[in-house]
Parts: sequence; C-alpha cells; structure tokens
Amino acid sequence: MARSALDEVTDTGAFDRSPSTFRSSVSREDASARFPAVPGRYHLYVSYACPWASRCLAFLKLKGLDSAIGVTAVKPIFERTKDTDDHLGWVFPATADEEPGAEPDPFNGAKSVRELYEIAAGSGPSNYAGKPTVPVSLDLPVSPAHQRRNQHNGICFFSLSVSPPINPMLQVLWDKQLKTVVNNESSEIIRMLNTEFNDVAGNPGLDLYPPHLRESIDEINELVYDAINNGVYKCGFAKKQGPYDEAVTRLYEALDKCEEILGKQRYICGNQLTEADIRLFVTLIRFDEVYAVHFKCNKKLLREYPNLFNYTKDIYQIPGISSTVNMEHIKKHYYGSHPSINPFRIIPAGPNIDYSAPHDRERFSA
Ligand SMILES: N[C@@H](CCC(=O)N[C@@H](CS)C(=O)NCC(=O)O)C(=O)O
Repeated sequence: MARSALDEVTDTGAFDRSPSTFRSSVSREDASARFPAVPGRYHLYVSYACPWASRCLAFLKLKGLDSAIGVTAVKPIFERTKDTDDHLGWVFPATADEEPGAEPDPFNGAKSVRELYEIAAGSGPSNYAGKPTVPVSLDLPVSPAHQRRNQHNGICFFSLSVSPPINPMLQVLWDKQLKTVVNNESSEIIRMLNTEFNDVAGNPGLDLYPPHLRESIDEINELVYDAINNGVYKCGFAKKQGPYDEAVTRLYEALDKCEEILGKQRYICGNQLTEADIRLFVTLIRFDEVYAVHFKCNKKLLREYPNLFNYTKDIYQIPGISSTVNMEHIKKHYYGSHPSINPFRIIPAGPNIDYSAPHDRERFSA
C-alpha cells in the first residue's frame, strides 16, 4: 500500500525522510529535450498546507509565471485515497465549491495525488507504492493510450503515495502532454522556475540563485533544510525522546544562528532576496501557528525572536507572497491529518498573527 511521511520512522524512533522519486528537468535551451520549456504545457499540483509546495508557489509568483504554468491545489486534510486500502493522502475535491482554495483535477479527473502518480507510472490503478507527495513532476514512460488521453498542455507539480511502499508527495510538476510527472522535488522545481521559463516569465530578470551568492546560498540551504525545514518534522514525528531531543536542540541552534545573521542584514544571504529566504520563510510562517504546538517546537516562539519575526513579515509582504499562504489550509492539514499526534483533530484557536503588520527591516539598505 502507499506510504506516508508518518511511516518514515526508523527503529530508533527518528523521522527519516525518503528522497523524492521523479527528478527530470525542463529545458529552456533544448527544444528537442523530453521536457522543453513550452508555456501552457506544464501544471503544478500543490497543497497550500505544504511548505515544500509553497516554495514552488512563491517562485511562480515572484517570477511572474502564473499564466505560463497553471496550479491546482488539493484539499488540506488527508483522506482515504482508495476504497480498497487504508492509505491516507492528498485528495482533490469533487467540485470547486467543496473546499475553498482547492479544486478538482482539471486534466485527469483524478480523485487523489496517488492516482496521478499511478497515471504517471503508466501502470494503471493501484501499482504505485511510494509516498505521493507534493509538489511533483513525473518522468516515467507512458503508454500510447495514456498519451492519447493526455493531449492537454500543462505542467503539474505534486507528490503522492501508492501501493507498496511509495509515498505520493504533493508538489508535482506535471507534463500535460506526456501525462507524466516531470519532477516532485521542490528544491529542483524552484531552480527550473528560476531560469528555464525566462522566455515566458513576467519577471525574467529576477535571479534568486545568482552566481555570486551561490556558495553562501548552498551553505545556508544545508543548515536550514536539515535543522529547520526538515528539523521541525524530525521533532514532530519522533517516536522516542532521544531523537526528539536531538532534533529540537539542532533546530534552536539553527534558529539562533539565523536570528544573529538577520540582526546584521535584511536577508539571510545579504541584502538581496534569494531562494534561501523563500526556503526559510515557508517554515517560519508555519512556526507559531502549527509547529510550536503540533510538532512540540515550543522552546521559543518565532515572535520571541525579533529579527526572525520581522523578517517573516518582510517576506510575507513582498508582492505575491501572501497569496501563497493559506493559513486555514495550513492549520486544517497539520492538526487534521496526523491522527497519531492529534487524534481528535482539534484545531487550536490561536495565535492568529498578523504578518501584514509593520516591520523594521527597511533599516537595512539594499
Ligand atoms: N523533499 C520533498 C518533500 C515533499 C513532501 O514531503 N511533501 C509532503 C507534503 S508537506 C507530502 O506530500 N507528503 C505526503 C504524505 O506524507 O503522504 C520536496 O521538497 O519536494
């Protein structure tokens, strides 16, 4: 049966995230490539709840790619993906009215992200045994029958999980033409969005991974991914005290370090916005509303860190970014989708922070 992140805990009780499955690239330079950068061909499947998918959404907005790449968001709470097994995962609403912010799958009529992975695998229903995650882009051979059924143009980013152990993650970059996932690894999808669609981007001049800052971005990404982005999951999904203690110590060491850096400069790699800021932001914006409670990251709250808190408001207020933050989906998802952590699915009332409130970050010159 398909797996989910809650199954990714080792015998030591530590959360151990499995790598993304679909790792192809869209190419701007090579029109004969399997995935040329054609506007309208690709579609991004996301969840507004998911920090990884939200990175992709932020890039789509910042680069002005909304009209070149469509987006479909799933429902926030995991549901049964099939009647025939107990897998819980990302599902689409049956109608556009069912869940504000979520929409039915416009191209495949899929009920779940798991089903998208199965289509991409060209293997028909119930053969995908990974974790169906979002975002995703698939790169598997598809049968002629699948190709005939998939003459739409567009990309989807999603992730899902099918049977036996596949984890259908959500952030999926989907190729409407070949009806397959191009890629479901958000760190790679954002790099493609940064450069490969510049011929059709509204903001082609924005480079969020500029050559002169790459070393510093790579270094920060490594720290932030392991200790913060994935670190909060390691705290929340730990099944023994030791792995939790280790993860929470590393998390707060990394947050302290970021707090110190942000006391000297506007952004995490200098006075210029880069992908490292987007990658840090997606976790910070969920911190006090979700991770502090649901994942036991309560040693200190984000709003007790003056620089990190104002920095989060600063990024949130960049045009386009607030539209990628759907706090209702975020809270519904985490509190409602992990029954072993929150069995009664009660959503805490607070703290309802206003991230559009004033901040003090303009004091750093660009
Ligand atoms: N490394 C992946 C992680 C993606 C991921 O884990 N996505 C989660 C949503 S936050 C997912 O879809 N999980 C599906 C599940 O647990 O069943 C990326 O950055 O793209």
